Amino acid sequence: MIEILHNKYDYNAFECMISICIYEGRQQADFDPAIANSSQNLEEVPMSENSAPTVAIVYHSGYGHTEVLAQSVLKGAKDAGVNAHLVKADDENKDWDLLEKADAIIFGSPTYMGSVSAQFKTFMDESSKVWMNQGWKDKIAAGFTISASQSGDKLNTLVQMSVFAAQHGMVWVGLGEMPGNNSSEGSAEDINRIGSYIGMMAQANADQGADVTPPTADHKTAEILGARVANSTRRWAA
Ligand SMILES: Cc1cc2nc3c(=O)[nH]c(=O)nc-3n(C[C@H](O)[C@H](O)[C@H](O)COP(=O)(O)O)c2cc1C
Repeated sequence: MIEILHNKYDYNAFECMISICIYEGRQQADFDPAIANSSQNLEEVPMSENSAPTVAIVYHSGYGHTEVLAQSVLKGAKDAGVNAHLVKADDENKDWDLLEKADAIIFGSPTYMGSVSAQFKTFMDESSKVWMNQGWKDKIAAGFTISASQSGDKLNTLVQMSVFAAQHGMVWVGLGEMPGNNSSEGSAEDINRIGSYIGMMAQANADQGADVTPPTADHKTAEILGARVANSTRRWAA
């Protein structure tokens, strides 16, 4: 496996290596992001920063939990070798130009009352001006959400985002991970511990701040989403 890793041109082998780590035991400890996302390996890939695809992560966060997740998605994407940027959905001066030029847009919102937050929905409605001309058509799209309950109706939030992406003519990419924490040998340390396919789900205890929760497993899963979108976009844009 080490030999595979050192084959710096083989992205498929690189992704395969991550998958093998995850499937063997499904424990977070088995997934070594220091190796899997090593920018040292990726820096050797013959690709200039400017020619790499661009991924934008548009998110809203009321109390910081979605924001720290967005940072993990950003890390995963950057470590996978693309240009990546955070955009606050509720920023009145947000960079619509960046979104227009991006090859992929990842949507992030907390689940509030079983759906995206009002601020994120405002962003969705604002984007109708882009929708008129299908300005985001054929860009890659993906989504992540967080809530206090294990379910908390997070699925509805991700479905909302995927329908939104479809209206824009975007190409939706799911998480691409088998569910964790669903067997006698599983644990809350597992990657994809909430067991979502359509996008990335995280859970944050309602009585703790974003410096404590969501737990590390969710941050690692968020990194995987960022890397998956980065690698999918690279293939799509080729
Ligand atoms: C207005 C509001 C509505 C919420 N609705 C839900 C919900 O439907 N399901 C759930 O599990 N948690 C719900 N929560 C908890 C949040 O999803 C959770 O605290 C999340 O981590 C907040 O993310 P943020 O810090 O990025 O705003 C709600 C919180 C607020 C403030």
